[in-house]
Amino acid sequence: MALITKYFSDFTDVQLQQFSALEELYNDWNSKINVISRKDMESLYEKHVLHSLAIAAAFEFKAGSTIVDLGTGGGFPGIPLAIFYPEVKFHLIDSIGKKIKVVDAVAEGLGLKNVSTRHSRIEEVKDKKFDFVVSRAVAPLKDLWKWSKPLLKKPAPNADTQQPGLICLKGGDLHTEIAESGCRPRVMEVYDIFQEEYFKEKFLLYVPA
Ligand SMILES: C[S@@+](CC[C@H](N)C(=O)[O-])C[C@H]1O[C@@H](n2cnc3c(N)ncnc32)[C@H](O)[C@@H]1O
Repeated sequence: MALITKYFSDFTDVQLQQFSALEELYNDWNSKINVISRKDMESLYEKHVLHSLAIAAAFEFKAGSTIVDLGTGGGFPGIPLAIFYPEVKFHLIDSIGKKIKVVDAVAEGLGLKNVSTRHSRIEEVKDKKFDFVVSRAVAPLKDLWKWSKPLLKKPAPNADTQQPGLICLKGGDLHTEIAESGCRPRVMEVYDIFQEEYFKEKFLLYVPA
């Protein structure tokens, strides 16, 4: 938890309570339905919460905007972002029902009113458009972009806000993956944002619509 406040201040008491409640909620749910490895649970705040918040450090989501978390798994990056941005609406989607069950329980336990969930493959979502798609560790950029493109709102001409797009967290050597994707993402190194060793060779990619 100290890791979060090391990099971010200005949280309300409610947000601080929500961040600190994550550990107990995930410990509890993970013992019933395993969604986070035991090893990763020991560094929940670094490997999951802070990593997710790299998106909040690099992008400012406007109040009222809508974000879909593609392949949220146990709720990352969607849940930490929903705590960070209480005025932004987050839709968390995963193709595995038991993971969505955990996400629902965690969102309810935290009292998050800005989170909705859906148990489905992203390709089946046809009825909604979003300002941003966020995603961590789900699929090659080529697929993420193919799935995200039809879900993104049209960029507003001359808008002073960030253009809608795909924001994803990825690790390792991305040269081939980016070349095969056919798109030209802006690439940021997470280690430039958070100076923990874990974030070396972890990247944040942004593909505007
Ligand atoms: C490695 S896990 C990552 C989970 C989470 N994003 C995280 O970083 O902890 C990948 C998740 O993506 C989901 N997934 C993969 N392809 C998907 C698709 N086309 N639509 C919805 N979910 C998908 C899987 O069910 C799985 O839960």
